[in-house]
Amino acid sequence: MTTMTTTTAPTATTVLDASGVTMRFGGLTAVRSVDLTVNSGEIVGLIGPNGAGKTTFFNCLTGLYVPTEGKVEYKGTVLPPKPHLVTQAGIARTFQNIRLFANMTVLENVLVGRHTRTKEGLWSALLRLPGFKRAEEASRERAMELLEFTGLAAKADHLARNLPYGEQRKLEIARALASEPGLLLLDEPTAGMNPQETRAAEELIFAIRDKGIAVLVIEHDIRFIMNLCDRVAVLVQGEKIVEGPAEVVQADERVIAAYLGTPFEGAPGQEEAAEVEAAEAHSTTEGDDK
Ligand SMILES: Nc1ncnc2c1ncn2[C@@H]1O[C@H](COP(=O)(O)OP(=O)(O)OP(=O)(O)O)[C@@H](O)[C@H]1O
Repeated sequence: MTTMTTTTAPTATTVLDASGVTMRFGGLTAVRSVDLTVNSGEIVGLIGPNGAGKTTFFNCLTGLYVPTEGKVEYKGTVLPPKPHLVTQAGIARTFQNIRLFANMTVLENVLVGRHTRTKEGLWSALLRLPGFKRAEEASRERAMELLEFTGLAAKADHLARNLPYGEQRKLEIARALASEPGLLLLDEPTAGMNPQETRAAEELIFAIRDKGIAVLVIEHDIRFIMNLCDRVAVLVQGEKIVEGPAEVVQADERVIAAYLGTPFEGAPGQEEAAEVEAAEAHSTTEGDDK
């Protein structure tokens, strides 16, 4: 007897398609014509030195900012520039600085994250109609599943503020997952973590990807990002200078230069820097003449 195994090649669909995204604050261009796609089944990293425009770009994706130019599509539909509508569409995020409800329990924090997925209205909630009770029960069940998944179930009744730092970050992720996203945006998920917590975060992100949720992650920890991501994009002074598999990006001299602070050919702002240097040299020479 022969055993037939059919393997279906994964068909990568584009989950996020950001094109030509520019964000200006007055005279400052924080993000300059950035294109980025994230496909289903992918973990994509976004790196860059401080002030490169990473969080601003995230804010453009999630409706916190309306980009000055450009377009953001989620699964082929242009996103409305309102955070709650973006969440409803299927994009969830965590923030650089933890934003939990400190005096609510771990479970309650996750339940808050479910509000975009519960259909029961205000009256139903106030009058505690049967539909509301059923929805509430289903929400609690789902929230507990997510706490199991993130390893926090045993602490469901603890106040969020009493969790150790690494677990607070996990809880943020559990809360983001509660909106049942197709794409999860993580803004520096390992900031402030010790090496064990960082390793646990890495495993959790792989597990999230394995559940079919695409991930876009901003991180300063280069080793973490290179280990984690299928693809990495590098922002420098608001521009995407390189994008590719981790090993390619890691070896790119423009990326090395951006991190080590050495100017490189074609770097944004290089021309201006050269002009300043020339002007300085000129004024020094003039000074020498006197
Ligand atoms: N709301 C705002 N108004 C004016 N300027 C802003 C605003 N938000 C960000 N910027 C500026 O835009 C640039 C990019 O900032 P952003 O926070 O996006 O960088 P980043 O890459 O996330 O930095 P970091 O890694 O330090 O978090 C910076 O020069 C910052 O000062």
